Amino acid sequence: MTTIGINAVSRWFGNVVAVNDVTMSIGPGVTGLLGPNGAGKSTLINMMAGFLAPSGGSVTLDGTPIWRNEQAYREIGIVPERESMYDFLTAREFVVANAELHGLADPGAAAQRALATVEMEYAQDRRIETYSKGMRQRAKMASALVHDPSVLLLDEPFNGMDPRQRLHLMDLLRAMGADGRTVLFSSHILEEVEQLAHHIEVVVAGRHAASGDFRKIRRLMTDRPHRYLVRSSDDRALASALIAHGSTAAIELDGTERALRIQAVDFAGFTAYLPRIARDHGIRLYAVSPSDESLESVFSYLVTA
Ligand SMILES: Nc1ncnc2c1ncn2[C@@H]1O[C@H](COP(=O)(O)OP(=O)(O)OP(=O)(O)O)[C@@H](O)[C@H]1O
Repeated sequence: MTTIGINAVSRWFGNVVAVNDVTMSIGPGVTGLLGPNGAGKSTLINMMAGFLAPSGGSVTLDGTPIWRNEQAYREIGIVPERESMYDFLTAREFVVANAELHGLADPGAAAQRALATVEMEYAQDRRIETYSKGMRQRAKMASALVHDPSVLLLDEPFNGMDPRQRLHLMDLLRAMGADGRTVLFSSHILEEVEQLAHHIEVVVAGRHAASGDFRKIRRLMTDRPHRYLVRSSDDRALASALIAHGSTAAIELDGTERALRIQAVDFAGFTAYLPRIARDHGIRLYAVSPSDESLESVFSYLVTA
């Protein structure tokens, strides 16, 4: 049972604050680290892996600081985001080299075990440069697992994978979590995290925005005020019917777009009552599109919630 503690951690690069006073605790099982691009996920993962020192606060493994702690490195495996690998090596050579760096007694056997875990034995003697993105990801994974770590950190592991590879990796991570390992993966895609992790940590612009059960946080995200662009057969009549209904926060007639800009109070309510109101007033709906669905806006809502 291994727990990573992130205690009032900040990290800055020059005058860029990448991580700002974050406190969280990552225990056994699978945890999703969710946040838009540039939120600070990689910086956090690099500090958990012992690649980067925090500028303030401490990152610990079962209470002991990770930075410059050789013992902690033996417990941690990391699958970094970057693509570059030693492409001229075969996967087997690459994984064996990592086993040797860890000083394992039998690097060959350890590499074989790790390559079998990720089902890469069939291609282990081919050079990495001939691999697909998913195969490269699995080679990186084998290298991260070669010393049988109790913590596995993965930075955007699903990037560029096709659906089949994605499912395969998800199964593998689930199995590792069920096995009692502490598995943390980062992603900027909500659905990806939803499929794999019950527990999530959300970071936005370097700050810790939310923590806990995925469903609860998802509800927070979907219950936030939503903005829509709506086109109909009679925008004015629809606007007045919506105002009379009383559950719409704001409506604007957009002359140039020839549409209504509507701010709804909640997502589920609006999508239920809009078609009803239109039907009751004999108005036809031509288009209903969310106008603030960027992840950035969803996450920003969480930060101010
Ligand atoms: N070595 C560095 N030097 C300068 N700025 C950096 C460095 N590493 C990260 N940053 C900055 O810190 C912020 C957080 O970056 P980070 O890579 O941790 O975010 P991220 O959530 O992993 O994003 P992405 O999903 O795009 O990789 C960004 O503004 C980034 O430009």
